[in-house]
Amino acid sequence: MALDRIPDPVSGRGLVAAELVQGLVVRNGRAGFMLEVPASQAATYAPIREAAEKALAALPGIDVAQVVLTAQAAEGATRVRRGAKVSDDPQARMVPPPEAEKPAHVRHVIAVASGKGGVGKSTVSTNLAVAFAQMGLRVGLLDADVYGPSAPKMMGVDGDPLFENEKLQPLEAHGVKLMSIGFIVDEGKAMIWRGPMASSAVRQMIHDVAWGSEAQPLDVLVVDLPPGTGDIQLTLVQKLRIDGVVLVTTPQEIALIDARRAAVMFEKTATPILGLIENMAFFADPSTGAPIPIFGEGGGVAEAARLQVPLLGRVPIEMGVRIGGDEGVPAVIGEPKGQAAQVFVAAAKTLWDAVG
Ligand SMILES: Nc1ncnc2c1ncn2[C@@H]1O[C@H](COP(=O)(O)OP(=O)(O)OP(=O)(O)O)[C@@H](O)[C@H]1O
Repeated sequence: MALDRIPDPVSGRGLVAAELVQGLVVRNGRAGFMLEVPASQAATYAPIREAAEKALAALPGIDVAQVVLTAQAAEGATRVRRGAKVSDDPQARMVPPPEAEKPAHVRHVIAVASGKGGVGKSTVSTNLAVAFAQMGLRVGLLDADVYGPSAPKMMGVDGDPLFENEKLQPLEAHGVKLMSIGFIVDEGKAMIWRGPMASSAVRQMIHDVAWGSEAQPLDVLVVDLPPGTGDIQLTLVQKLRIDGVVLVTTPQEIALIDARRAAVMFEKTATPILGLIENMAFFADPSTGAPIPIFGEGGGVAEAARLQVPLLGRVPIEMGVRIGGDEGVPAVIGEPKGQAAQVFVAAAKTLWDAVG
């Protein structure tokens, strides 16, 4: 087959014979697969990925070809490996800060972080939360982005949470329990909050909310962290016992530098990094479907390899994702057949395998 005519630079065998081709799909004029390579060799394989994509695209009947380079973390890496449970991970066994606690009746906490604002952290958080709910899990979403709470809008809910039995009752949307500072103060006012005030508001949203009950604990709480690596983020990772964090970046250099800074913060607080999501990875040409790398190419893949964490997915720029965010219907519900939605669903499954 065409792919076997491309030699693996390491073994010298064809790509298929070298077992580098994973999940090959050929459907409706589209063809694609994942080229799974060792993390340390991701850069070596970048030209191979391109050659494989061209070879697929040249096949009769194929209009669109896409090959995604995914890096396996090296043996002995300290982060969570594909298929490994957090509890198997040496980094996870490092002692978290002594004051770190889980909210009552919450089994797992997954935080979503970015170094830079506007890379799609809230879009990823909301879609992951809804994808978890679609898997039948009991899910909460804590919008801890006190400087720009966007989850209420993206989930299509507004209102005042009730205070009952000394706890705030989260609002609910698309099968997800939701709490956001946006329910409590105007978006504009939240923006001017400063360190201690913001930190105490976040602590309250973690511990004074009825996320679950003895009989019905939450399976997973997704926490949308504020962008960056300031005081509030540090307070959160110190006070909240987080099973692991998902880093969101675009392929752009500036976002990657900031993502790296965030990764260092998580390393210092012994918070395992579950993987990286490259958002706005490309835009599919409307007439040909060919990926147009608007924010650059390969950055997220290379960064996941550098950090030795799984690449959880490459989310394309899709109009439906933006509209879904504006209209309060996340893409996994509004555009479930879209490529972006499918990436979110697959990432949610990988994450649940890692922590669940
Ligand atoms: N894959 C995508 N395709 C199209 N639009 C997207 C995509 N990801 C995010 N967007 C849009 O980009 C904008 C910024 O996204 P979002 O609010 O999720 O970023 P953020 O990182 O949470 O920002 P901030 O940190 O400033 O809160 C939103 O309008 C959102 O709908």
